[in-house]
Amino acid sequence: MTGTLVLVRHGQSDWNLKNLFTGWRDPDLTDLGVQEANAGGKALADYGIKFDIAFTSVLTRAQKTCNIILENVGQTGLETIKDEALNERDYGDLSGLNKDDARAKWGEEQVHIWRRSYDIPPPGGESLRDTGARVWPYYLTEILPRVLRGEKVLVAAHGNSLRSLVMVLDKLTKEQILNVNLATGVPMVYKLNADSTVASKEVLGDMSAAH
Ligand SMILES: O=C(O)[C@H](O)COP(=O)(O)O
Repeated sequence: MTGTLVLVRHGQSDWNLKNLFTGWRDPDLTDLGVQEANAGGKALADYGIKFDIAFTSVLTRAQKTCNIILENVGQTGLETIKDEALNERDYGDLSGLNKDDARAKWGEEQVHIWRRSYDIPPPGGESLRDTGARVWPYYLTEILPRVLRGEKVLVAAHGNSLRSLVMVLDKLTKEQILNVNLATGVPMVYKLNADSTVASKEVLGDMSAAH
């Protein structure tokens, strides 16, 4: 057994609440989002983890979630690396549009494909495969070596940047990833084997609350 990798999606953002496609836009957390980040942090404190380092994106909602979690585990100010490789999938021309308005315009099925499929990008944006093509190399070069050295690593990022990682870690097919949605503020605790495969995965919260 090596170190520990904790993945957590940011708490609810203003644009999650308003039901807007967000992508690389930069809304803040809502009050509920702050509560969710605190709940995730408390779950990690109860789990008893102390991190060696944290990673997050360059977007406010992920950075605030990261900070709130670190406060809860008593590690305010822990070294935290911010990189746009961990940003949300770029939603392209959909960014800022209401998700129900988009369904009314393009149909339920098309919007679901843009949101959840593996290789069909929204207009002007990134597919999950495109997102993975920047997240996965960053994971391999910056994050995984630390876990393999025995470190405990927090990654506070986004629904789709983390789905692209979960797809590979959990060995999910293109069909299986369609049905995966990550709940806000719920930590996933992975222990890895020395060959970087997953030894165990524990979800500290209710993933079925994902919307
Ligand atoms: O970018 C967004 O709009 C959300 O963070 C994730 O959106 P999704 O639920 O459509 O993947």
